[in-house]
Amino acid sequence: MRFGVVTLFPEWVEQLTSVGVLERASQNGLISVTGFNPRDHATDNHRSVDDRPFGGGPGMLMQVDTTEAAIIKAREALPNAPVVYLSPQGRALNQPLVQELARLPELILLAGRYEGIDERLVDEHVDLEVSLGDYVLSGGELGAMVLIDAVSRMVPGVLGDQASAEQDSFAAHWLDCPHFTRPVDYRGNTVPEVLRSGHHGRIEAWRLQQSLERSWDRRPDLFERKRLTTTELSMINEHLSTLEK
Ligand SMILES: COc1ccccc1CNc1ccc(C(N)=O)cn1
Repeated sequence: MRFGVVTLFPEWVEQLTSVGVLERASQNGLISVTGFNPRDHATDNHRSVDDRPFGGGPGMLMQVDTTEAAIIKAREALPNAPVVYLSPQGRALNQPLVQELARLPELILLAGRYEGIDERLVDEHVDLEVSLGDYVLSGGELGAMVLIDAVSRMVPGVLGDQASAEQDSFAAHWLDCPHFTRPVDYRGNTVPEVLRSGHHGRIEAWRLQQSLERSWDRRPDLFERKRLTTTELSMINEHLSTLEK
């Protein structure tokens, strides 16, 4: 999967493929990240890339012509890519949207700086606005990098063990279960017996039970729009009966 990022800091976002899982994926040709810098299209001798907002008010906006020139360059390089604009006004990024985006062969991410971009550029070039959450950052680059990481994990072959992509808790909608590794006894706290039983059926059931209990205790909102299986229902009822005691 090919990612294009329109950003004033291309060297920063291109660092994504120099560490860890994404480095290997990039070396294996499974993903690529290319920056497109509006500053490369600046013509004035100050190479300015921002401009003043009509109507006054604090802050600047990204300049229309240099930003659009970079978007056009990105669209020429990635002709089949939808353009995703990272902004606090966007659709909340979640695992279902990540999985939707992972089906694309290429994607262009527009990382705004300052107070964002001119609305006419959004109307002309943006296919989807996406928000990481309800907070304001200095730019869209961190959002672009988070999105690239989450989407890349869904690209076949990027994660050594494809099962771990599916098992990721949000891939299965619930919060993740607790995890344990050596030593068996850590400061008097031991690993739950079931995980060392070698009984995979019981281990899987224990993990689902733990995920459900954590989800119930920490994120009850996850139960609002989810239909539970009979197994999940009985596990939650068991948990509730222990809470009521
Ligand atoms: C004032 O900044 C902007 C205003 C408008 C657009 C982009 C920016 C760049 N900053 C961003 C970007 C995304 C998110 C998010 N929540 O996804 C947070 N901040």
